[in-house]
Amino acid sequence: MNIEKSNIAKLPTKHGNFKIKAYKDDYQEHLAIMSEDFEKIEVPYVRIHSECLTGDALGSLKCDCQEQLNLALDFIAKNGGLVIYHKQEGRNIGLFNKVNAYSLQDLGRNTIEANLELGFKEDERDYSIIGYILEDLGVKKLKLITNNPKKIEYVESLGIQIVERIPAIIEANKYNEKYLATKKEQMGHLL
Ligand SMILES: Nc1nc2c(ncn2[C@@H]2O[C@H](COP(=O)(O)OP(=O)(O)OP(=O)(O)O)[C@@H](O)[C@H]2O)c(=O)[nH]1
Ligand SMILES: [Zn+2]
Repeated sequence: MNIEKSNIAKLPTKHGNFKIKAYKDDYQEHLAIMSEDFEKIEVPYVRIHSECLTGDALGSLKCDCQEQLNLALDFIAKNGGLVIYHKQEGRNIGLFNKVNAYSLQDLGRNTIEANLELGFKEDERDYSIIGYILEDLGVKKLKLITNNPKKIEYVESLGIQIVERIPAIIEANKYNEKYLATKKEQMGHLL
C-alpha cells in the first residue's frame, strides 16, 4: 500500500490544543490528533476512532460515536496522547451503504443483519493504516481507550503492549439501546 504523510500542524479546538498529521493510503485519508506534549509521553493514551459522519458531525443519537469522540478529545487534551481518526465510515462500508443499512434498520433489522443483507460482513474495517501511524509516531506501548475486542487484538498483533484499557462507555438512549445491545451480545463489545 502506498502511504503519504503530511507535515504536522497546530489545531486549537474547544477540547484543547492539539497537533495534527494526516495520512493518505490507497483508499482514505486519516488523521492523527496529538496532544501538544505527545513526544514527551512514554506511554500515551490512544483512541482509534472510526469515522461516523452522522454521529460525529450531525449528532445522531443512533450510535455513541460523537460522545465517544468528545470524551476522547477531552481526555487526550488533559492526559496526553493521541486520537487516530480512522476514516472508515460505517465500519468501512461507506456513507452511502450505511444510509441503506439504516433504512433496513428502520424496517427492524439490527446493525449486523442490515450489513449482511447488503452483502457486507458485519464489520469491514481494516486496521493496517493504524499500525503504520503508530509506528510512524514511535508508539511502542499505549493505554487504549476502547470497548472493542477487535481493536485490542489488532494492537496486540503489532507487538505493541497495551498497558491499560480504558472503557469508552456512553449512557444509552432510546434510539441507540438496541444498537448497543447488539454490539454487546453479538459483537463481543466490552459494554
Ligand atoms: N454499517 C454500520 N456502521 C455503523 C452503524 N452504526 C455505527 N456504525 C459505524 O461503526 C463505527 C463505530 O463503531 P462502534 O461499534 O461504535 O465502535 P468501535 O469503534 O467498534 O469500538 P469502540 O472503540 O469501543 O468505540 C463507525 O464507523 C460508525 O460509522 C450501523 O448501524 N451500520
Ligand atoms: Zn456513529
